[in-house]
Amino acid sequence: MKRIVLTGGGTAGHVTPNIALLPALKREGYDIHYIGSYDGIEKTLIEELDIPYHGISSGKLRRYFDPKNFSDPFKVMKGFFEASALLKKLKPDVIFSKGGFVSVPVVLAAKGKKIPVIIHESDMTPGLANKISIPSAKKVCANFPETVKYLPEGKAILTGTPIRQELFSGNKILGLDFCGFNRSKPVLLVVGGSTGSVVVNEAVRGVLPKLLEKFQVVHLCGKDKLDNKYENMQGYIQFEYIKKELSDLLDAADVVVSRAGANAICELLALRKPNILIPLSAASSRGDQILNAESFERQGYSYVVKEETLTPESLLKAVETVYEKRASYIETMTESKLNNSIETIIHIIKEVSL
Ligand SMILES: CC(=O)N[C@H]1[C@@H](OP(=O)(O)OP(=O)(O)OC[C@H]2O[C@@H](n3ccc(=O)[nH]c3=O)[C@H](O)[C@@H]2O)O[C@H](CO)[C@@H](O)[C@@H]1O
Repeated sequence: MKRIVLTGGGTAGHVTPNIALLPALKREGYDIHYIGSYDGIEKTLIEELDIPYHGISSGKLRRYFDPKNFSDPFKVMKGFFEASALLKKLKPDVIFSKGGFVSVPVVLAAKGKKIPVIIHESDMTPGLANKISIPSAKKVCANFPETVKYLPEGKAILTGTPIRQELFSGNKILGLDFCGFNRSKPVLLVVGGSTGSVVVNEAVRGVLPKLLEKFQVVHLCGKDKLDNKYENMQGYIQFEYIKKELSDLLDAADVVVSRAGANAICELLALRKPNILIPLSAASSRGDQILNAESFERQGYSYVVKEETLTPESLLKAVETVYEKRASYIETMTESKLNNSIETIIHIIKEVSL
């Protein structure tokens, strides 16, 4: 039996594509293990799926000053030795890395042991963790065609992003019931990425009474970002993070307001959900979400509101516009030639682990 180690974490966007591959990997008979950090979101999400989970120390590598820059490199080194020991014990045939800082020591340790590594890059330009890891990889899967030019020739393969299949079998009625919503008013789903977004939360809450005249609003606002001021507001419900009911909420949603994380937007496209994207600003990131959002806007899949112009009023206008033009957004999204990236990636994994 072939053994695969999956790695990736820090935020859910570095874990959900790995989760999407699990059913196909099981079908192909792989013995699956996961290496993540001791306490990251990957631990919670993977352990409940009954996949053997192995924790290592993880530190963030930054391009800016932070007092933790003195301690984090030691954590990365510790993570490297822990990952080496784990790989010596597990002897996997292949590693699949979805990136995030925890994946760096795993990939570097795999290189030392000559275990083939496949990396997946969801964003248009590779993040720092993947940049460090790419020289050690045999293949690099890309989500956007534009990414291929940033990757070494011979390693890059355009695959798209693996999407959890359960998201396609949501049930609108279950979603409405889960929120305690009625059947008559349209539903606006707000998602501030897997960690929630203060900027998005403030804009939505700033215009709630107006939004609630036309919509029922389900708000995934992120860990520790619930606001009990709004607890008993008719037609508004907030959650920190949703796991298995997400498919039902997406099916119930007529319009979605979302950050422009690569997985989130690919899911919205695959599900043909009219959407407004609010990309994370260049001031607080490397600008990957802006590129993701601009690409989707160019192709007619999304309406983009940049943080610089985001106000409760501009958000309301965007939601009303997209709701009005929802049929045309759905039509354009339906024309998109999405590949089933799960099968393509499984094929690459099988080839590399021969
Ligand atoms: C702040 C940050 O670093 N953001 C990055 C992070 O975003 P982030 O971790 O938010 O990743 P994405 O938006 O790509 O994906 C979020 C995932 O979480 C899921 N989800 C979300 C909320 C919820 O309640 N339940 C749930 O299951 C979504 O369905 C999706 O599968 O990784 C992405 C992929 O590399 C990048 O594009 C983002 O720039």
